Amino acid sequence: MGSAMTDRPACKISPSILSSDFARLAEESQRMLACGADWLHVDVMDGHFVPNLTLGAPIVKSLRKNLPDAFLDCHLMVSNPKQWVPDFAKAGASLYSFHLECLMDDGSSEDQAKEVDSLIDLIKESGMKVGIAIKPKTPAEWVLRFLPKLDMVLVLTVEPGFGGQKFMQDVVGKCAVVRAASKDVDIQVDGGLSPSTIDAAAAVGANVIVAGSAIFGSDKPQDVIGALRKSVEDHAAKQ
Ligand SMILES: O=C(CO)[C@H](O)[C@H](O)COP(=O)(O)O
Ligand SMILES: [Fe+2]
Repeated sequence: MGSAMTDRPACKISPSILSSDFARLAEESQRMLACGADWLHVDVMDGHFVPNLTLGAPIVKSLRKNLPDAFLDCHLMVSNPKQWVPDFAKAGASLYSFHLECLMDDGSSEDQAKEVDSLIDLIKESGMKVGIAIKPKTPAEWVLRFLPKLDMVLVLTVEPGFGGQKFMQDVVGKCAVVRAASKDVDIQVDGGLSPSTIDAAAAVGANVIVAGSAIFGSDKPQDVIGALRKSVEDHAAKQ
């Protein structure tokens, strides 16, 4: 659904719980929602697709139990995204974003595109929203053929694997390519977003903003969330 004054889909701020105190996950998540967060970003890493291990479906299940109404925005940095669809659906994930690179190393391969299509269908049939994530070196053009079936495109603005990395400004232009092809799809940016980097992403059509270290590292997370939202809404109003 678009925001009141623009055609662009509504702004959503999605704090990455990767930067929270994992021993107090439910409280930290509640705190973010109370500070104005729209979604909670859940970074799932398998130690294979990326050189780090985080959490899996059992933690999502616990979060869902504690936060029955929260939108759990799950970013799957795993080598075999198909394997985890049933577990995450059962656990209560709201959105399942998988990496295109797991299934595609050639943007013109029809066989690879069929695999991607069938994974999209599986995720939707399981009752979750679906997103495709792309690493910094993956061309935005590769996702365009899938847009009619997608809820979201996730543009990584760091190499995936760790929080607290530097925002890669040269990558963010990919949002403009996706936004030119769809007014309606959610475009998420993830990695190194803060009040000082947000304008570059908001200016090219991003409307779902992930931030981990900038929000959890602040003693006024509500101000950081407010500043991110203001930038997105101001740029959307100019379109
Ligand atoms: O997907 C991710 C890393 O792979 C994280 O969501 C991302 O890095 C958020 O953390 P920060 O805002 O600190 O960069
Ligand atoms: Fe992420």
